[in-house]
Amino acid sequence: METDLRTLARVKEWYGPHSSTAAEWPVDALILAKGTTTISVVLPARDEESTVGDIVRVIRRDLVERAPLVDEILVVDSNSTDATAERAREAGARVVAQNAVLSHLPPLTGKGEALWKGLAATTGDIVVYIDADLRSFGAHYVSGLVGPLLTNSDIHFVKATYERPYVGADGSVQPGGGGRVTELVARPLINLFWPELAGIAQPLGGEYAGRRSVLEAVPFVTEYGVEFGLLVDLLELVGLDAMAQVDLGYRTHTHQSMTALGRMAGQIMLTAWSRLQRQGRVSETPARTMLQFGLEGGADVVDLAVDERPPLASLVLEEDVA
Ligand SMILES: O=c1ccn([C@@H]2O[C@H](COP(=O)(O)OP(=O)(O)O)[C@@H](O)[C@H]2O)c(=O)[nH]1
Ligand SMILES: O=C(O)[C@@H](COP(=O)(O)O)O[C@H]1O[C@H](CO)[C@@H](O)[C@H](O)[C@H]1O
Repeated sequence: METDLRTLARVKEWYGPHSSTAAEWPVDALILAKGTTTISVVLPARDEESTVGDIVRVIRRDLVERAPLVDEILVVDSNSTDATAERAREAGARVVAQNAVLSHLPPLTGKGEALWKGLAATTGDIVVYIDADLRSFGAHYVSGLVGPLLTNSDIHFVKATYERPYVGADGSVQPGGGGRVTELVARPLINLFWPELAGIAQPLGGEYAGRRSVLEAVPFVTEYGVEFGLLVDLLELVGLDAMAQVDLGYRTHTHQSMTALGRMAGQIMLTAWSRLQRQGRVSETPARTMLQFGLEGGADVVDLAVDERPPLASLVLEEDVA
């Protein structure tokens, strides 16, 4: 109990000075603070033809043409089967196919692979990750996230926080109903094993920004383990005081099914477990499959396994040596 109280005091001490809102980071002030710092926005996109174009258009209009804050917009086409790449190009993004980046390496899968390839395919000093399925995107998502990084050299990583309603297929809105895996899996795991991170309200949120030097120094877990893995690994690398969070207001996106989120939850649990093993806190190696039951009866064994890419900097070093 004593430790818990100490940790909670630590989180409370961190929360105030490291939390802000998007409105505190007006674009004109950021342009002045930017100087020669370059900024890349990376959107991982798998079958997001209906939303990716609008997001790219807003970034281009508001943060490239009207105010030169963003230097590069990259959409990572993550094995899409729809017109994601075309919609993104039409809107003005550079598009790379996930498997075409560092193609001499055997391809891995999922969102974490898309983000790591996006880091490798861009050059910005600051990298901003924005999901491509957002329905509530505004330019303040990007300006809010880069604000602390452009104005405070002690900050290396910024996570978004927001209200996350669940929007049903019929358009019904359930306030606070979104972020199901965040609330049911990620935040409990964080509070049990990494309570220093408990002040980060949306640990799985897909909008965040970091200094390239730091993002290239940590591994990227594949699939949907990437956000959880980054938080734990960055806590170890740079510490809580190098992290900040910015309230972007409101986030709506395309929701996945409970079956898909069940797999996501399993991937995040395996990611957490792998970090506990690395930290010598658990020893057993868990199974990596799960039996899932379909709505129409029947059952499938699904593979929850996540892989991970090494820190990009280590790869570049090896290649230099080679
Ligand atoms: O293999 C994948 C899975 C997801 N994504 C992208 O990552 C973001 C978040 O994924 P998703 O919407 O599936 O997760 P959710 O937000 O529902 O948790 C979206 O832009 C997806 O298109 C991706 O690039 N590759
Ligand atoms: O936060 C969550 O619980 C999940 C699911 O959100 P919803 O319950 O569909 O609003 O969404 C996030 O989780 C993924 C895994 O970390 C991220 O990759 C997504 O960007 C994020 O939307």
